[in-house]
Amino acid sequence: MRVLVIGGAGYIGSVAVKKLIEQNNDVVVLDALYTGHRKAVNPKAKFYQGDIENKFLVSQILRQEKIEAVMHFAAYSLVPESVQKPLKYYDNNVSGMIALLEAMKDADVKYLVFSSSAATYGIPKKLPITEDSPLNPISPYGETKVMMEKIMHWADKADGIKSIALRYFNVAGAASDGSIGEDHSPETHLIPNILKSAVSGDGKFTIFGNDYDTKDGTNVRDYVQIEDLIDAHVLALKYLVKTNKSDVFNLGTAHGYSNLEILQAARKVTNIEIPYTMGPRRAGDPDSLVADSAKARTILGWQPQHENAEDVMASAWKWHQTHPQGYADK
Ligand SMILES: O=c1ccn([C@@H]2O[C@H](COP(=O)(O)OP(=O)(O)O[C@H]3O[C@H](CO)[C@@H](O)[C@H](O)[C@H]3O)[C@@H](O)[C@H]2O)c(=O)[nH]1
Repeated sequence: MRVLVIGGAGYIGSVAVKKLIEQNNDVVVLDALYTGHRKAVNPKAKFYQGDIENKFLVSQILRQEKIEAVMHFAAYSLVPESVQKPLKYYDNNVSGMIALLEAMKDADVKYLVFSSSAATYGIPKKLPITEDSPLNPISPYGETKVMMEKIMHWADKADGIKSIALRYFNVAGAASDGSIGEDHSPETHLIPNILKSAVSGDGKFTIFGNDYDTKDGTNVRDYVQIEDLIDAHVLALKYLVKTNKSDVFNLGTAHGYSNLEILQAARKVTNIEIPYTMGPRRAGDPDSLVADSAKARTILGWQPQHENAEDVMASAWKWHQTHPQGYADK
């Protein structure tokens, strides 16, 4: 297929580009390069620099490149930043989705695979979380993802644009050939922050809160390895084209690990005694997010290969050891 990957130079998008190319798709990337990850642009994909909100540019690319399907990875995704800068999130995420769907309508492109989030559920009433659990986000970020899903729903009804929303739990790890890893700026994610501290030995790692209603008081999350996550995207695209039906799937492993358990896994994998400070809670963090991913496994035939935290950690550690400064090194 001819696929446009928007946000294809980001952490998750660049792994999608790599996998789509490996599976003989023709891939075009559109990325604003706000993160400066020019080195993550795959040389085998045709590249356009630009913003998803530029619907004229998007529409032109869709027509010119005869695109058949779009994967959208171009939303802002940091929970704490969204609490501090909500307007930035509503503007980029919601306006970006509207512009993209308008461009797709204009260019008559019918298929969209979208990165949604477990942050749409807010504080779940029961675990693990199924796709029909109520959507009650507690951060502006989570709320933008709910709004984006709703916009997709109505664009399907009115314009026949079929979409799959993949609600990610916590994505982590690196590409198995060591080419792509996690490097945000500023870095706010748990596993990269632990491993950066392991590499630098700065002793500055902090856990945000130990007074949550969880097994050890720290937040519980479900860590899905990035290549497993992208396998689900490829399966979702095939399913969408085959069934011509919009749908939503959780992507997680169904195993929940507390922040302290993740630190333990890092200590075991790295063999480094990573010191930490126990800090106050961070705004926008639900106690526990653990996926029921039976729907993706049954309907899409998804089989994540990394089922435990140490596997995911080992994949992340390989990249952090070889890229102590992230993408700035190479
Ligand atoms: O230095 C750090 C960084 C994070 N945490 C904690 O680690 C947990 C995980 O945080 P983080 O890695 O920032 O991920 P989340 O905030 O859970 O959000 C991720 O996972 C969500 C789904 O669960 C996605 O929607 C988001 O896009 C993605 O950033 C939370 O309890 C944080 O408070 C720390 O204790 N110390």
